[in-house]
Amino acid sequence: MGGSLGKPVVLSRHHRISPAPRKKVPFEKGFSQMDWVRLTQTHPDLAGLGGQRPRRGITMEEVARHNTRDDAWTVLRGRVYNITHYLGFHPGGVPLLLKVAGKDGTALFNKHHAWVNDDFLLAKCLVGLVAPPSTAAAPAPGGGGDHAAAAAPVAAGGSNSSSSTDLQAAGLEQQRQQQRQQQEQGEQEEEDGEEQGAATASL
Ligand code: HEM
Repeated sequence: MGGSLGKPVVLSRHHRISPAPRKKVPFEKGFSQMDWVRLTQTHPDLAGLGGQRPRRGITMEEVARHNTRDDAWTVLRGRVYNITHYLGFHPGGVPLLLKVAGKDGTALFNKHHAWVNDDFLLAKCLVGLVAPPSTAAAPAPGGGGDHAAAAAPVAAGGSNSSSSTDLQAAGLEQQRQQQRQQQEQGEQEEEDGEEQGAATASL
């Protein structure tokens, strides 16, 4: 492709097509996407679960409390991720990623790069599933502290070595497929003109 090096493609003396400007931030040494993938394989607890399993029923109130550089959660298609450790690795820069800290980041994520495979990149950062809006406001049985009250464990009776598997068994796959289909339909309309090919296939 003529425009892959960022130079204008000269069609004739009077017509030039410039590639869309990239907003990628140059990574600091040790913060490439490969470095991140390596970290996901070696860091004991990127999600900050401290040995707990990913949970279901995490409220947006709880997500909203994790909105700082040192403690950042976000929600992508119903999944709650602890992105604290990923911040420095984000090719779009820390400030942009911090915009979705403590919030549902799905719309902004899709707006900038719906092609990015967050399931893969953030698999080890999964905190759990966000509560559906209807149940999010429901009072937790038994009272207790506000932190864990509304969040039920994701899996009941599973083996304690397979938290992610438990999540999938809990119907997550179905939910993801539906969301993917919707997302793909949306992308077709939204992404026209964007460079979809240069995806994370290289990651
Ligand atoms: C946890 C969520 C996110 C993940 C895992 C993520 C991951 C990535 C990855 C892998 C790239 C490189 C894409 C490529 O080379 O094609 C990227 C680039 C980028 N991201 Fe994100 N991102 C996230 C959220 C966001 C948000 C919320 C924003 C905006 C508010 C954003 C803005 C950008 C921008 C502007 C780029 C540079 C795109 C370009 O090359 O022009 N990202 N991100």
